Amino acid sequence: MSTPPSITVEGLRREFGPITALDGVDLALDGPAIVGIAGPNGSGKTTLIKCLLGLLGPTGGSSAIGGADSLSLSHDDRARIGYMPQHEAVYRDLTVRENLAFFASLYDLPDRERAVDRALSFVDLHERADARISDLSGGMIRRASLACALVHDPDVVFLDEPTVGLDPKLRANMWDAFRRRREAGALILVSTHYLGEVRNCDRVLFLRDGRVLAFDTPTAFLDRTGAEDMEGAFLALLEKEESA
Ligand SMILES: Nc1ncnc2c1ncn2[C@@H]1O[C@H](COP(=O)(O)OP(=O)(O)OP(=O)(O)O)[C@@H](O)[C@H]1O
Repeated sequence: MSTPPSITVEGLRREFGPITALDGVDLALDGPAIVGIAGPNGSGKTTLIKCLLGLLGPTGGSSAIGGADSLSLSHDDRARIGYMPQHEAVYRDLTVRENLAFFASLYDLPDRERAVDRALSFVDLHERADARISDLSGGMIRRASLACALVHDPDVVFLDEPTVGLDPKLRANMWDAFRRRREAGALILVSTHYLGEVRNCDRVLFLRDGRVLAFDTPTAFLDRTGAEDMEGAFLALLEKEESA
């Protein structure tokens, strides 16, 4: 895999009528790495991901992937990007394999069948490959969605709350999968509101009310705040900001 494209965000703003979802976000990322986007409900995590992907236009500022503005990503730029949305984005009346074949067909892949098999192995769904999505458990559907996001072997991957609703073992398996992608050279952005999970990330962006509260490594957060876990670190940072 080649070096993943860098991500830059400058003064990014997004308003929805009277609501300010992003309030001047600045960020520079390059990989391979796992970067957590954490923060409470409504802090702007999904809006940030959608702006980065060019699915939402900003009301101010800009963002770019590999130097290309998010709003003008070419087909080739997009072929390097994977996206797992927060809500189920697979076809329920198709099987896992058929979903993967469909997503693979959107890209100019040299060997589609191999890509589908590789994605099935990656999420350990070979045994249920020919089951319809509607017949799978919630955890299996999340894994099928992850496989669809990765079938074209992207080197920058956006995962919006991928572990929501999964049991602890499946969550641990998913984090293992993210680490394997990073080891293969990918830059992975993962949003979560399970603050305990961000301990698995190389760096964590804490958002609050659409602003960057802090951006650092988990160890640095724990050292800085003296907290025992990431939840404690986030609360300490919030308190510090409020008292300032
Ligand atoms: N299409 C929209 N129309 C109006 N308001 C929106 C829209 N999308 C997001 N918002 C608002 O923008 C703010 C940020 O929402 P966003 O979904 O980005 O937060 P989040 O951190 O991803 O939340 P969650 O953890 O609940 O998924 C919220 O106040 C939300 O209500």
